[in-house]
Parts: sequence; structure tokens; C-alpha cells
Amino acid sequence: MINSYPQALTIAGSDSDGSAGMQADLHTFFARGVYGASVMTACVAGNSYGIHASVPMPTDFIDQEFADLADDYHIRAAKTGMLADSELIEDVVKNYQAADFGPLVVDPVIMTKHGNQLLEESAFNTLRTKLIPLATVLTPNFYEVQKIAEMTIHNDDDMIMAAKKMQAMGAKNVVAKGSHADNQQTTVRDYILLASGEGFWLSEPYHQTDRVNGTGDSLSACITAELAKGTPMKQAIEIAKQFVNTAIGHPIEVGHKFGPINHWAAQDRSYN
Ligand SMILES: Nc1ncnc2c1ncn2[C@@H]1O[C@H](COP(=O)(O)OP(=O)(O)O)[C@@H](O)[C@H]1O
Ligand SMILES: Cc1ncc(COP(=O)(O)OP(=O)(O)O)c(N)n1
Repeated sequence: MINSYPQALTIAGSDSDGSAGMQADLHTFFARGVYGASVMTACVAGNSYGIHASVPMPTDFIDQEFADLADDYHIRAAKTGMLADSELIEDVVKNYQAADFGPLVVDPVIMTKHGNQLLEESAFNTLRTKLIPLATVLTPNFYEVQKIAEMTIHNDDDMIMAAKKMQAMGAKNVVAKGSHADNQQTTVRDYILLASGEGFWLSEPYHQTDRVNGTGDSLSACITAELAKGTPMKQAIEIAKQFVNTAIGHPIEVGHKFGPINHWAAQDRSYN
């Protein structure tokens, strides 16, 4: 019985307004009924207007965070978020490989949707060659798909080709998130390529709202939470897409500009 409750880990940056980063991951783990632990990699100061400062954690501190969790907790799935630079990526790779933390969801946080760069340009190669090969699931947004696959996406065929390229880099399953830049669109579509080779699109209604901070973090955290519970991969991804869509579709009034999504929307019976 000891340590039997599903436990998941976020290896990510702290975002002070709680809308994204580690805080969004922990909100999501809680909402999905999974215990959440955290390895803090960086701290970001920001609010609903934007990000204003950022500091990376020292790698010996990160090593200690991993060691303490490995000594005591039974982590069944983990995810990465903001890793800031090459040194941090290499440190996280070293620690993850030494631990037994289950499947790894890699959210390759490069840039927020408001244009804040959270990974140094010089770290792209380390991300491609060292972290992506460890990914059980890779969840790039539309911008990150193009950066990682080194191609411009014009249509569905391009997206499918980019997903195959990322799988060839070593990611077992790929969730390539589509664009939502057009506020006239009625749906949002992500392309999924599973380890089996099965590929399909997941579609949900588009919501016109400014309260979309942390959507990518929450999607990858929900997949992680489901994997920690033992949910099969395809179902975990489908649950995550619906979870995030419900959370975007029932916005809460927090912050003045680009606010957080509503992590408890899926549980609130008044929305059903
Ligand atoms: N306005 C929106 N309406 C509905 N779904 C959205 C909206 N914005 C983002 N999503 C969904 O949220 C998920 C996270 O995607 P995205 O916002 O692109 O990630 P990131 O936060 O990494 O940039 C995707 O499944 C995407 O389709
Ligand atoms: C500390 C920190 N990590 C990640 C993000 C970006 O979150 P993400 O969900 O990938 O993107 P947005 O939806 O917020 O653009 C962040 N802001 N802070």
C-alpha cells in the first residue's frame, strides 16, 4: 500500500502568476486526481501582461531535487517544461536517465504564445539530440513544430511530415499542436502520431478568449497525469485535448489581460 497513490512529476519553471509553467501543471495534476511533485528548473516573474524576468536554478540544486524525489516517492510519469538553456537540458537528461520515473512527456517550451523566448537559441541542438530521443510523448505547439522539424507548415500534409520527422528524431508519440492564430476559425486541430504508426487529427471547438495562458502546459500535464494512472496512450491524449478545451471554454476572471484557463471546469457540475 505504501506509495501506491498515482504520483506524477513536473520538471519545469515556476511562473509567478500561476497561469502557466509548474503551477499550471500542478493545477492539472490536482484536477486529474494525481499527486504532483515538482523539480523547479527556473523562476519566471510575470503576470497576465507578460513575462518580465527569469532566472535558472543552479544544477546542483536540481540534482538534489531529483535525488530527494527518487529516494522517497514513486513517480509513475514525468513531464518537462521550461528548461532555459543547454546546461539545464543536459542536467535534466542525466537525472531522468538515472531515475525510474516512468514515461516522459516532453513539452519543448521554446516560446510562449505572447512571444517570450523561454529557451536559449543555442540550446535547440541539445533539445533535438539529447531530450527528444527520451520523449515518450512530444507536445510541440505550432511554432515549435516548425522550429524542431525545420520546415514551414502550410497544410495538413506538411504537419504530418513534420510529425514523422520528430518521430524519426526519437520521440515515440507526437502531439503536434495546430495553429489557433485565426480568430475566425471554428475548430482547433492537433495532429497525433502514435508509436504504432497510427496518425489522426483531434479536433475541438475554437473559443475566442484571451484567457489561454498555460494551455500547452496543461495539455502535456494532463497526458502525464493520465499516464501516471495507467491510462492507455491514445485515450490519455484524447482526455487531455478535451480537458484543456473545457478549461478554455469556461474562462475565469483572473488578471487584467491574458489570463489563466479554468482548471476545475471539467469537474464543476454547473457547466455540464
Ligand atoms: N482559443 C482556443 N480555443 C480552443 N482550443 C485552444 C485555443 N487555444 C489553444 N487551444 C488548444 O490548447 C492546446 C494547447 O495548444 P497551444 O495553445 O498551441 O500550446 P502552447 O501553450 O504550447 O502554445 C491545443 O490542443 C490547442 O488546440
Ligand atoms: C515558467 C513557464 N513555463 C512555460 C510557460 C509557457 O507555457 P505554455 O503553456 O507552453 O504556453 P502559453 O500557453 O502560456 O503561451 C510559461 N509561460 N512559463
